[in-house]
Order: sequence, then C-alpha cells, then structure tokens
Amino acid sequence: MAASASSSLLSSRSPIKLTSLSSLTWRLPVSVSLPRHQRRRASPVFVVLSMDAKPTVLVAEKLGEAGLDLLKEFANVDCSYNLSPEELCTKISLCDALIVRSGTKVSREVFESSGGRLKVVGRAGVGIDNVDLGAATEHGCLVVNAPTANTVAAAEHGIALLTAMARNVAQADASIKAGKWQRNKYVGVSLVGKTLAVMGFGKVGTEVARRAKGLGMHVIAHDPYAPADRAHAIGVDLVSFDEAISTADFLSLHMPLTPATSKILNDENFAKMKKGVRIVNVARGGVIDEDALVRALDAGIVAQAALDVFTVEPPPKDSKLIQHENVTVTPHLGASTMEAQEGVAIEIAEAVVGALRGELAATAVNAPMVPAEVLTELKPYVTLAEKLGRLAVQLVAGGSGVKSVKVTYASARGPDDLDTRLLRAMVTKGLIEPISSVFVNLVNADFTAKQRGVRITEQRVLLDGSPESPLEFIQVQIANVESRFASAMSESGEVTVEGKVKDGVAHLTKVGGFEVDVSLEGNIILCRQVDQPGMIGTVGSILGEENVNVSFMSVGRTAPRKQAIMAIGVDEQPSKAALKRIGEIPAIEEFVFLDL
Ligand SMILES: NC(=O)c1ccc[n+]([C@@H]2O[C@H](COP(=O)([O-])OP(=O)(O)OC[C@H]3O[C@@H](n4cnc5c(N)ncnc54)[C@H](O)[C@@H]3O)[C@@H](O)[C@H]2O)c1
Ligand SMILES: O=C(O)[C@H](O)COP(=O)(O)O
Repeated sequence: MAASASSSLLSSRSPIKLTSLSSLTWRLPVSVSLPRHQRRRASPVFVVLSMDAKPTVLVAEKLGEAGLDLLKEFANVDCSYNLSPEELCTKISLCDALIVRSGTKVSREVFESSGGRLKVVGRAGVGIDNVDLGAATEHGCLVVNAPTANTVAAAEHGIALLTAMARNVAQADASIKAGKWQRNKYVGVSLVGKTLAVMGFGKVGTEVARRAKGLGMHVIAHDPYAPADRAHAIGVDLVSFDEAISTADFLSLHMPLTPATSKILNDENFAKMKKGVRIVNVARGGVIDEDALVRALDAGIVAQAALDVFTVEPPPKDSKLIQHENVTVTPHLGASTMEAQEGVAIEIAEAVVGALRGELAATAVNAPMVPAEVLTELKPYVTLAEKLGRLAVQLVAGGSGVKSVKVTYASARGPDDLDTRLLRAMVTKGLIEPISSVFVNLVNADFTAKQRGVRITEQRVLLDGSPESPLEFIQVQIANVESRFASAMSESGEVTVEGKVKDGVAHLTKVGGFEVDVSLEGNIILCRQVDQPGMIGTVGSILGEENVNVSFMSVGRTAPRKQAIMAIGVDEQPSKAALKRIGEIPAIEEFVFLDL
C-alpha cells in the first residue's frame, strides 16, 4: 500500500510520519445489527435490542438448562429439536439467533432462507465444520462457538477409548453378555512405556498428552502451528508428521477437519505406520479415510481403532468399519458429560446474548474482534467513519463508479496502538449501504466491498504530540469520480471529506479544500457561495419559513469576500420547494442536500 499523504494533509497539519497499514497487528471486532428498518439511526457497532424488540433464539439441539435459563432472560426461546433441513429453513426466517451442536447442518440455504433476520449462529461446542462459514459471512451473520467448556470431557473420552481399546473392554463386555467367558481371547496390551503420538496439540490434544504422561506413556506430538515451548513445558516433543506416524504405538487424533487434514490418515500414510499401531479418534471422522482404515485393519497394520466420530454421523448400520471386531465405537460422546454440557450451554448462551446485545463476542469465529476497552474508546470514531462514508458516497455524481476509496487516519498513536479495522468496516458500511440493498456490518464489510469491486486502501498519518485521543481526524477520498458538488473535489481530483470527534461527537471538518465545522447529526446542506454579509440569515430564514430546524451552521472560506462553503445541519429533510428557494439565492453557486 502506498504510504504518501495528500498535499492538503501535509500542509494543514504538523505531523508527520507515514506508516503503511500492512504492518499493523489486527485484533478482530464484532457487530450485530437490527433489522434494516430499525437500524437507520442506530449506532453501527453497539446495537442494543430494545425491550419491545425481544429477539427469538432457535435452539435446534439439546442444550443444558443453565444456558436455556440465561437465554430466556433475554429472548424468546424456541427449543425445536430434530428439525429436518426444510423445517429449519422455514423456521429460520423468524429467528434472530440459532444455537446448534454438531448434529445440525447450518447450510447456505439456512442463511438464504433467513431473509437477513438471522444475526448470530451459536455452536454449542468447538467444531464449526457443520456451519457454512462463508455463507454466514456473506449474509453478515456472526458465528460464535464455545471452544473451552468441553475440552476436558473430550480429552477424558480420548483416554477412556485409549484404555478401553488396549484392554478390549467393549469387546469383552459384549462377549460376556452373549454368555461367553473368553479370557484368552481378550488379552490386551499395556500402555506404560509405549509411544503415543498426539496429532494436533491444541486444547484437547494437550489435555490428552498430560493424562497419557500420567499413565507412563512416552508422548510425542505433531502440530505445525503449536509452539514447541508449550509442548516442552509438559515434557512433549513436537515432531514431523512422518516421524509421529512412523514411531507411534498409539495415535490420538486432535486436529480440526480442514482441507489439509481431510483423510490425512489414508492408504499412503497407513503404510508408513508401525505394524500393530492403535488409533483413537475423538476429533472428526473426516480426518481418516475410513475405507483405507478398514484395509489397514484387515492387513494387520492397524491392530485396533477406537472411534467417537465418523465421516457421516450416524454412520451406516452395515458399515464395515463399525462392524469390525477390532474397532470400538461411541456415538460422538466426547463432549457428553453433565459438566461439559452445562459449561457449553452457559458459554454459548452468554456469547449469543452478548452478540445480540451488540457486545463483543470473544469467541467469534468469522468476525473481527477488539477488546472491550478499545471498542469503547473507538466508539465515536466508529460513528465518524460511517458518516464520512455516507457523506462521501452521496457526493458522487458519476465517473467510473465507487471503486477506489482511500481512508486516511491521522493519529499520534503508534501503528500497533490503533486498530483501524473497525473503522474501515464502518467506512465501508457508510459507502455501500446508501447505494445498495446490502446490509453491511463488521462481519461482511470486507467481503461486500470486495464483491462490489470497491478497493479500500488505508493510510496512516502519524502526528507528533501526545496520543490522548486515538485519532485526530479521518479523511475519506473517492477517486475517479465526478461530484454533485464540485467544491467537494480535492486539488488532486478526489471527492474528499474529513472529520474529527469533538466532545465525543462526530464533526465534518473539511469538504474538498474547504474547512467547515458541522456536527454529523441529522442532515446537512452544503452550499458554495460568494462570501458576503447576510447569507446565513437568508438561508436560515428560508429554512425557518419551511419549518426546518437548523441545528447549526458553519462557514469556511478561501478568503474574505471570495468563495465560501456553508454547511448547515438540519433536523428535518427540507422540502423540494425549500431547497429550490435556497438554490435560487443569487450568491449560491451550488448546493447539495446530504442525508446522514
Ligand atoms: N468428539 C467430541 O465430542 C469432541 C469434543 C471436543 C472437540 N472435538 C474436536 O476435537 C478437535 C480438537 O479440538 P480442540 O478444542 O483441541 O481444538 P484446538 O483448535 O484447540 O486444537 C486443534 C489443534 O490442531 C492443530 N492443527 C491444525 N491443523 C493441523 C494439522 N494439519 N496437523 C496437525 N495439527 C493441526 C492446530 O494447530 C491446533 O493446535 C476439533 O476437531 C474438535 O471439533 C471433538
Ligand atoms: O466439536 C465439538 O465440540 C464436539 O465434537 C462436540 O460436539 P457435540 O456438541 O455435538 O457433542
């Protein structure tokens, strides 16, 4: 990204170091908005549903009571389990939020059927592979999950399967219930001293590793993204994929299902394993090529497998894998303890209610997020950013369309101390919403801009001085367009508006090359005129006669008695007749009415 300031910036401020935004560290923000008709004057980030707009939350899979109680305090809760995909699509248009576990597919059709009402999907658990995240983002729907409450339960289930498999517990149990007593058949293997390779050293993998060490196992792990020091801290070595699978006596799978991990245990990789290896999977069925596993079991490469998860759930009854005598299975029970389900329910209910209230969602999966204190500080700038976007786009009259937008942030804060992603999203919202039927929020802002071919570049102007407030001003420029208000064009030919926050209120401070000062509330009339006495009175009287309340006026001029820009804040939209009368004032050269 080019890091050069416009000449007006350089001349009118006393900065200046320029910083490319590409080097910034982003934290990610969150937003949930009301339906379009309720949203017009709402703050774009902190949308709080009013009491009479009680949201509806559809709980599509069983959720712990504590979570339901939390939801009921805030929302109408519809617990409808076992919905068919068609029933879910029908119901969803009446819901603001949806809560699911792994058993419900939240497909693109669900988002399309919601008609824009669905604002939050809560996944009561970790894996979000049953939610079409791309579709959620495109529809501006926030997805939150509950990533921590079932970690220990999943790890305990992994250990339960590991030990049960090693000692043939399930098979011996079935045998004895069938009237047999087969002590020789069910001789097991010991765990102590054996090598366990934990594949995926995240939350669950780490807990499994800890517990396996307690059982006296030698634990190694493979995870390309995990820090080695975290593994070393509990006495685990991180190794390559090939080393892990070729040295392990036991493999325990704990990576997410992604394009990279899909069928990662396949014929080729089974062939690299020690003969007699044993495999536990409490992650996702899709990480194993199940047909290849059957072949590896039949060939004796894999001695046993213990599986909690399957490519298709529930798996077909006649599945060779399920029926295999050396395979122990459970029906996706990893998270199913009383304690974990209560924890997950509370975790997801809090996240969903918070998101509907417009608060930060710490567990947002598809949205940017900033810490609460940063968001509080940025709140007036968020309003400023959106209003500047709205103003700038309304000044465009033609040309090659709104394709190239530059947003400049002037601040005394260092690049790492100012998160502008939120602001960029709000400029995007301001730019796109007035010219389309698209609903833009922080979830889909970047996607929407990209889809519409709007390229937004950002630039920082680093000011000298103490960084008490996060930003001195924000400037929005649209290139390669013509303007309805010629004076809004900068010397370099872009529609240009600039604003700052004064006493917590967003102000427009510059239009084109003219300094103005008008608060960005209500509507604005911009007039270019010959600077002469009586103009404020003349325009003010017309508006008064037309019963339009003026909130305030400001005049910026090039020089006394030369050209001036008058910015007039009005509470109501003036009638066409009133605007015509203003336009007919001889000294008025051009004027424009802007709806904020
Ligand atoms: N069976 C159940 O009921 C149950 C319960 C909880 C979690 N899970 C599943 O277990 C899995 C792990 O959950 P978690 O909470 O530990 O997630 P996590 O995100 O904390 O950990 C996943 C780890 O996998 C690693 N990883 C990603 N790609 C990898 C690759 N190609 N090779 C090796 N490692 C890779 C990541 O770096 C991360 O450290 C998820 O799929 C989750 O859905 C299942
Ligand atoms: O990803 C998860 O959290 C687990 O697979 C648990 O899924 P569940 O909520 O359907 O039990």
